[in-house]
Amino acid sequence: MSQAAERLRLLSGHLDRHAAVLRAAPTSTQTVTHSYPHRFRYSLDNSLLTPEQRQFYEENGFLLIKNLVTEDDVNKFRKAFERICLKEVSVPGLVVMRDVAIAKSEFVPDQKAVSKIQDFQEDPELFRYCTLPQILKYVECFTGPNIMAMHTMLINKPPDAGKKTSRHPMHQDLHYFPFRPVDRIVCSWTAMEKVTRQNGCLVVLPGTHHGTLLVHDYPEWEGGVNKMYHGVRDYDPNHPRVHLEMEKGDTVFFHPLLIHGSGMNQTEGFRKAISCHYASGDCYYIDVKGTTQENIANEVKEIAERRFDAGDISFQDSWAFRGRLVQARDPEKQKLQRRTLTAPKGA
Ligand SMILES: CCCCCCCCCCCCCC(=O)SCCNC(=O)CCNC(=O)[C@H](O)C(C)(C)COP(=O)(O)OP(=O)(O)OC[C@H]1O[C@@H](n2cnc3c(N)ncnc32)[C@H](O)[C@@H]1OP(=O)(O)O
Ligand SMILES: Nc1ncnc2c1ncn2[C@@H]1O[C@H](COP(=O)(O)OP(=O)(O)OP(=O)(O)O)[C@@H](O)[C@H]1O
Ligand SMILES: O=C(O)CCC(=O)C(=O)O
Ligand SMILES: [Fe+2]
Ligand SMILES: [Mg+2]
Repeated sequence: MSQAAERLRLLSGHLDRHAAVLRAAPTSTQTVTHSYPHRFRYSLDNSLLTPEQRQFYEENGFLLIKNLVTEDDVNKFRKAFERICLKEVSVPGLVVMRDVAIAKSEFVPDQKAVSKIQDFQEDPELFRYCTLPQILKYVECFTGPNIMAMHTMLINKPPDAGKKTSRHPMHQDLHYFPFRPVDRIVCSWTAMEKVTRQNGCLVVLPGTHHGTLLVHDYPEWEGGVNKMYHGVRDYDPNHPRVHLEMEKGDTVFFHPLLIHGSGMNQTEGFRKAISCHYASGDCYYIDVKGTTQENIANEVKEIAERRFDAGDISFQDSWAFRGRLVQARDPEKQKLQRRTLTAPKGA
């Protein structure tokens, strides 16, 4: 067995112990229909949301819940992040990103230069965020009772280095996801400190989740753009924008088609937030070939193959590695089926 094949085998064996992943796509996704009660499309019947909250999500594509994560938990997540930055712990599969402006400068003040970590599913303390009961209660209103944590991030938006690279262009998260149905996916994003327009809070275009997935590409920004920070090519610049200013522990849940971004961090501090994208365990993978997602699929594939030194990792596989089951109505009866891994070249 080649070295690459062996790595992939170890990796998938490792993951077998952890969780099931989304089912493979039905052969024809066209034939899959999902019917929703006429009035509600984006949320499921539940006893948690008030009628006003449910209606708000249906209309706007996001819902802000104040003070959902305790100060104590947020402090623990900050500590866990700090230990990763200080290299006191090393977490398998973790991706550490530096801001493009800082990465290219000569002076890199070590731990301070980290702008984002992704894929912390193997860090027990940080991953605890994705399993917090008070978060899952809300998530269930959108995904249903079988819940996969598909993507994890801790964003440490740096003070802008003067090139506006700390901005995150307006985008729809669905651009990155080869699974559906879209309405059974939701993001939770928790402020780890007070976030304001000044330090680059989230900016959303309410109601844009009613639209379709738009073409995304790198924005033409003079100061440079961070790797994979694609933005929506054309969105209505006159669409009303809402700046989501939040207190530490406040959490916003939002739909993967909601157009959002974040502005420059014009303060001296690093603006921190922790987030997880959840999907129903009943979701399935789709092939994005020939769709607007092909550009990001190729980038992810390239990075994944480099990272694992493996020959052929599909876009879907790169997601199957990361997904973790966090809640199931009846785990024993879960039919979640591992997606078959593509055999690496030369295996
Ligand atoms: C499994 C794979 C992951 C898939 C992720 C799915 C995303 C899903 C998201 C879901 C929704 C969320 C939406 C989202 O969040 S989208 C954002 C998600 N972004 C990523 O996942 C990026 C992951 N990062 C990496 O792969 C590496 O850190 C990169 C490749 C960026 C650097 O690699 P490495 O650390 O090894 O660096 P190096 O020292 O060898 O430098 C190599 C070159 O790269 C330059 N450089 C350095 N930093 C950056 C930067 N930030 N932007 C641009 N370029 C950068 C550097 O100057 C040098 O250039 P040059 O001097 O040669 O010209
Ligand atoms: N030229 C641009 N093209 C595309 N998106 C942009 C552009 N400028 C800003 N954005 C995006 O708009 C959102 C808000 O960013 P920005 O930092 O400009 O905040 P702002 O709301 O305009 O506040 P301020 O007036 O304080 O600058 C972010 O998602 C940012 O990435
Ligand atoms: O700046 C932020 O925290 C938002 C980032 C974001 O939307 C994303 O990574 O998908
Ligand atoms: Fe996003
Ligand atoms: Mg502006």
